[in-house]
Amino acid sequence: MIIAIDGPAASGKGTVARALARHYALPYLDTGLLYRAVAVSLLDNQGDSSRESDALSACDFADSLLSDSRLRNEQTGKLASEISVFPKVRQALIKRQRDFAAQTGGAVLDGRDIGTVIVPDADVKLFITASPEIRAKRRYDELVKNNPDLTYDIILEDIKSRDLRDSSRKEAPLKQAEDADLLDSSLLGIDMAIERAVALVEKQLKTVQG
Ligand SMILES: Nc1ncnc2c1ncn2[C@@H]1O[C@H](COP(=O)(O)OP(=O)(O)OP(=O)(O)O)[C@@H](O)[C@H]1O
Ligand SMILES: Nc1ccn([C@@H]2O[C@H](COP(=O)(O)O)[C@@H](O)[C@H]2O)c(=O)n1
Repeated sequence: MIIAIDGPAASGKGTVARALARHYALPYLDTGLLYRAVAVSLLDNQGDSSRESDALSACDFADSLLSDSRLRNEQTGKLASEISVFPKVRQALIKRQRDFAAQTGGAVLDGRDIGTVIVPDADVKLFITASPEIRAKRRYDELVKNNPDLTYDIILEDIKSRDLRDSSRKEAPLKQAEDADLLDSSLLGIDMAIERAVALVEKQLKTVQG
């Protein structure tokens, strides 16, 4: 079974995707990490983020970069969003994501274009969202422990500009697939959001199995 989960930054899609992966004993891939790794690799190469050719060279990163702590910070998220507009960068990362999805038994993947581009024939598709203000609060609470200079307003601004860039780009924009169920977690705690997600997966599986 392949479960495709999409949604905007800090919507809680990773939290739900990890829980579904545990629930159904499936491997999980956070595809945002791949774009974040390209961003950090670009910085390490002293590349120019406005040049597609520099960003493409940065796609050739070592797997060990995926566990680099720099991937988690907000500047990296912003740079990842900037380089993810380049068609050649998206193309360079497709095979890795599709190979992961195609493994025996299936997988859970989350990102921006999983249900629309990477695995459009996924068995289950969810689009997870929450208001920008709620997402900013959650991300602020998560990051402020390691970065006391961070402010809620900076995070909210970043989230809004990332939403706009991710959903308005030409190549594989962030959008809900027509056959995805919407899960708005704005007013849900983590446990309730996971419970709703499991219910939606079960509903979609019943529809597929007739
Ligand atoms: N329903 C929820 N209620 C409260 N907090 C939540 C909820 N879902 C997730 N969170 C928290 O919000 C933060 C962002 O969640 P998460 O990392 O799952 O989002 P994401 O969509 O995968 O983010 P990104 O793709 O931008 O990395 C985390 O600190 C997580 O613990
Ligand atoms: N399938 C995807 C996943 C991510 N992106 C871009 O990467 C940025 C960082 O992603 P996070 O999920 O870690 O926040 C994101 O803002 C997207 O621009 C993507 O394009 N496609």
